[in-house]
Amino acid sequence: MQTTLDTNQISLEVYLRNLISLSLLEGHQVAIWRKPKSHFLQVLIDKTGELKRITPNLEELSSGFIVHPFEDQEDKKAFFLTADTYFKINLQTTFEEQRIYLEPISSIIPKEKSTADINKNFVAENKFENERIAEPCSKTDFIHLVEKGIKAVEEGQLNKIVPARFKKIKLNDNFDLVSSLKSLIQSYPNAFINFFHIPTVGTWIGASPEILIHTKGDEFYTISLAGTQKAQGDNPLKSVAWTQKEIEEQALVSRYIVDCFKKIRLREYDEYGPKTVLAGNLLHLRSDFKVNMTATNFPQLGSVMLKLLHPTSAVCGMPREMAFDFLSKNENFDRSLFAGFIGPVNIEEETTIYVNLRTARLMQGYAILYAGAGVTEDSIPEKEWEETEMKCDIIGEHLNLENKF
Ligand SMILES: C=C(O[C@H]1C=CC=C(C(=O)O)[C@@H]1O)C(=O)O
Repeated sequence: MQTTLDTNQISLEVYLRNLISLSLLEGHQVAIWRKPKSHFLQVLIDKTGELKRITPNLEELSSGFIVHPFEDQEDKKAFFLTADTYFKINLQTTFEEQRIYLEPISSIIPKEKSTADINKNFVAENKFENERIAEPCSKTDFIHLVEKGIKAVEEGQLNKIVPARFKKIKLNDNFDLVSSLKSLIQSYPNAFINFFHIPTVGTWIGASPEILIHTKGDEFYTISLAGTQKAQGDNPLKSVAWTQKEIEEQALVSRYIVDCFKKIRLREYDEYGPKTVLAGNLLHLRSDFKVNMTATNFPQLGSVMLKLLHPTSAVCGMPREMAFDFLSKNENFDRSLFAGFIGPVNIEEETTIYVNLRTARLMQGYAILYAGAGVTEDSIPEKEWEETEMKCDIIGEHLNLENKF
């Protein structure tokens, strides 16, 4: 996507760099995102200094940004950034043309403070309370985990399982967050490009391909996304062929959604697809589901489905509880916010929550990349490893990477 960020409008980059650095220095919570196919960068700053945890009753929440880990918390709550400051940057007009609409940098930091630290590397070393930090799993260990998953499916304990892994990547001394964001925005026009920072919780950057819940007016929308292969040739969307394994893997995610509708006796929904979609340089199969919340008399469908859907069988497995137990016992790390959900709530009368995929957690001097792969009876372990490598690269390639640890 051609934006003013790639022309010589350097002032927009400088503005963003200063805004983010100072917000983080000041201990504010920040969320910045660009929705798929949009040319607006949306910026939200929570200056309350308060770590807020809320029950995700979406319809009752003020405008903000929700962040929920993969694992349900005991109290079923999510983190929530309140939109004290919210504005949009048009990536197709110059900085000068819109500067009067943007948050003045001076409002971020109290006057008496110096801005000398502005270029300091601001990524905080932060982790969840009680978080288990493990060493990255080796290729052999991951393959072993996939084999275990295949066995559990063959034995009939599970229909599908999505094992994941993480890897640590060193960041260059000159790692620059705004350059990474710019590169993601330009490279992935169909993704939800996001950055968020919650002191003591984490700093993450990502390019998610997967909507979990979208509500606007009386429309509810969700998708089932699964099956992965590398986009190849001049017209990858047309020339692609899917194997039975991938078709089945995605059908299971669709079935999972339909089962959730059934649980609440919702019968009137439209289902479209599956069709092939491009996410970065990867292809997936996607089906779309739409519900009219007024016609079906389900005004709170967004919250109800959020509770039922997460974690979907695109990131956990089927049946959900058994798949979750399998992962808790066999995946040797804490997924933290990976495969959780994130997104703007009640902003401009819309809520769009994404699965936190194709994402990296930024730490002091290094980043942690995460990826999982859908495993069924027909999975080939080596291929699942390669798939996680490709998924990690989607984000890793945009972080000015140096050598792996
Ligand atoms: C679990 C991930 O992707 C999910 C979404 C699309 C395709 C997937 C797959 O083909 O396995 C996964 O279910 C990930 O990106 O880490």
